[in-house]
Amino acid sequence: MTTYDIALIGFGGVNRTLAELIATRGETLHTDLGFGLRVVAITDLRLGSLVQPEGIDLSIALKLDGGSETFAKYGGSTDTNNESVIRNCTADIICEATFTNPDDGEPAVSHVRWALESGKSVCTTNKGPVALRGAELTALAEQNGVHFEFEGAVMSGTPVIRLAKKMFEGLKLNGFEGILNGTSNYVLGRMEAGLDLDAAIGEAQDLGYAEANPAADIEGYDVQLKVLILANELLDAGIELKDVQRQGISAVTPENIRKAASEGRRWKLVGAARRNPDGSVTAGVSPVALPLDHGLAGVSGATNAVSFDTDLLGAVTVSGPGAGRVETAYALLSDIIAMHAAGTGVVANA
Ligand SMILES: NC(=O)c1ccc[n+]([C@@H]2O[C@H](COP(=O)([O-])OP(=O)(O)OC[C@H]3O[C@@H](n4cnc5c(N)ncnc54)[C@H](O)[C@@H]3O)[C@@H](O)[C@H]2O)c1
Ligand SMILES: N[C@@H](CCO)C(=O)O
Repeated sequence: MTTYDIALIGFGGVNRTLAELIATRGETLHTDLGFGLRVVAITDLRLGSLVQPEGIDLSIALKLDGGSETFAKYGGSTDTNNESVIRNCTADIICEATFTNPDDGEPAVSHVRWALESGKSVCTTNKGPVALRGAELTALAEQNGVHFEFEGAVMSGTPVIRLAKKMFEGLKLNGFEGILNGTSNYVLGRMEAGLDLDAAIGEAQDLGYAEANPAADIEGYDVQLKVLILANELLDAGIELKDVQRQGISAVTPENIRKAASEGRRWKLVGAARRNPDGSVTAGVSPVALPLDHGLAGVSGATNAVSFDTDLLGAVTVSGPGAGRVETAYALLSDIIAMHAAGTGVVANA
């Protein structure tokens, strides 16, 4: 039986849910996918670190919820020891799901770099390393003959990046526009239903959609990173964060929302990029009061959608969950499935 040993860096909503999936569906995964998964290391700011090459008992790890107990009680450490764990543990694959840092991507950029340098493949849902250091880390993965996969960085588990790369071959992509943040879309919907901004954000936090600092969602930083990822990965734009104009939804008032509704419009936070006639790419994120018959106006809750403008097919739209713990844990699983299918660069235990 092929078994991939994995390390979970960050043990919050997403990686904890991946651990739950492994604990509850391990056998099915093996039957359905042809490989098993074994967690050999976990690190988290609140829990410290635990490394057990023979496999961690996930029922114990999942009981730790950030209270007073740490991994030290189970033979681990109160420190994360991220560099040492990532470089020296026996994992084949590092699953990076720590906080997204929209300024410089750290410390996740270092986590990914340490893993790739030590010959381990990486899957991540963290937007920072992908948006801000994507090209460099992809090159590092290639140099080391391993994988760097990041489907969950945009639209959680809904296939967008791999789908477009694999299925749009032969098409010319002129641009895209989409709803790329589950929290702000959920919040706008709840405000339309009469909630105030803070109460709506609180609900999105409880549902596991929001960033650790929800201002990243509300002020458009999260969409800015996602637009940057899609523009560089799919349009080969070669742009930087400063090239993506950003405006969030904090200035959209209940009065704006009522007025738009009376005019047959609905506020949405729209991220977009377009190729100009000279080949350059213009990209940005801003709130827009869309007419109700616009394709994105009916996308509600934490659902996201992105519409690609192609030369031969016209608009091709992908819609699905944009956030959520289970949906995003699935993205990591889909990355591992892609690595397994590619066959090279990830060496499992026989
Ligand atoms: N939740 C979603 O819907 C979703 C969707 C797509 C992408 N993401 C991204 O996935 C990542 C994880 O999301 P989440 O919802 O699990 O967040 P979370 O806040 O629930 O968990 C993050 C965990 O990482 C830990 N952590 C932070 N810095 C660390 C460090 N240096 N070393 C070790 N542990 C560290 C924290 O203690 C926390 O437990 C984030 O980058 C987020 O942007 C989340
Ligand atoms: N906070 C993000 C998570 C997914 O990247 C959102 O609400 O869309």
